[in-house]
Amino acid sequence: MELIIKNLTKKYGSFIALNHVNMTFTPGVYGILGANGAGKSTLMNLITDNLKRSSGEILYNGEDILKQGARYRKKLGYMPQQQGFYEDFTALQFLYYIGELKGLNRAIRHDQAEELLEQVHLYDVRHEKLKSFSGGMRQRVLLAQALLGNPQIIILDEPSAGLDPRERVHIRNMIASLGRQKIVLISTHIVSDVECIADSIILMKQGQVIAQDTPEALIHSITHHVEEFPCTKRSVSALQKKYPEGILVQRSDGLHYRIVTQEPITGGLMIPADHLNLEDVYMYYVK
Ligand SMILES: Nc1ncnc2c1ncn2[C@@H]1O[C@H](COP(=O)(O)OP(=O)(O)OP(=O)(O)O)[C@@H](O)[C@H]1O
Repeated sequence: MELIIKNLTKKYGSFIALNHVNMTFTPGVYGILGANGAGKSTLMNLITDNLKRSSGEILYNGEDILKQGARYRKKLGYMPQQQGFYEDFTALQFLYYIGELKGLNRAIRHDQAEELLEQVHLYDVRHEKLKSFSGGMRQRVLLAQALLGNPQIIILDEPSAGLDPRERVHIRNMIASLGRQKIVLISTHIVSDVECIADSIILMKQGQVIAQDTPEALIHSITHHVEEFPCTKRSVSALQKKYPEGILVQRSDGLHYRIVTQEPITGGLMIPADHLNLEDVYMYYVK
């Protein structure tokens, strides 16, 4: 199974939101990271065939998705960012309804709806109306509906927004196991959504892919660009003035001010590679 994006460009009028993007996806979890406006949603909407591209190709198993039409859309599961809900539906009714839209027969959609609500820990409240659900519960309903029909390509837009820490871990594990057999794309600007589960990270900026690799390789690539300055709560303000994008971290030996620099490090303590993380990678490439 392979999804290939070739020279994909999307213009809104004269504004280029996506600029000659190339990507290849096989089963696995892909984290697409970028600041607001980087082009992530535009990319997702082109892959889900909700938006008309300006030029380029999107090939699923060698054939353009536009030629495959409904055949392709049946292979897709899409979890959008939270939006209008069917407030008077129960969770189960909502999943039955989406299953019907996806063309699943009654028996399958009933079985899958119950099973998926169980998987996202909402089985006990399956008969309750969505209007009574919290943000995190709604998020899990949206994930469950995306998985109806056993899609091969799963597209998740900020899947863990609003989840409490326990559910976040559970959903993350669920997504990681989906990635063993399916193509899972997660679009987010929240690094923690993907840091432990992505096989590959794609960093986007102003409509272009600026880096793509495994999390390990990306972390390795910034080894000489992260440094820390030991400080106190008092002395930190001078550092904050000099490096406004740094962060304060608490270590066993006291406070440190951590910065990510484009230049090789400038006099602070170099951080060993095993203490670097994807947040640093994001700061280095995207900021
Ligand atoms: N319908 C539209 N008309 C004009 N410009 C648009 C339209 N949709 C998006 N854009 C612009 O295209 C760029 C990319 O937007 P997009 O929503 O794809 O970014 P994003 O990475 O998903 O951002 P976010 O993290 O905020 O969701 C932005 O500059 C946005 O203003």
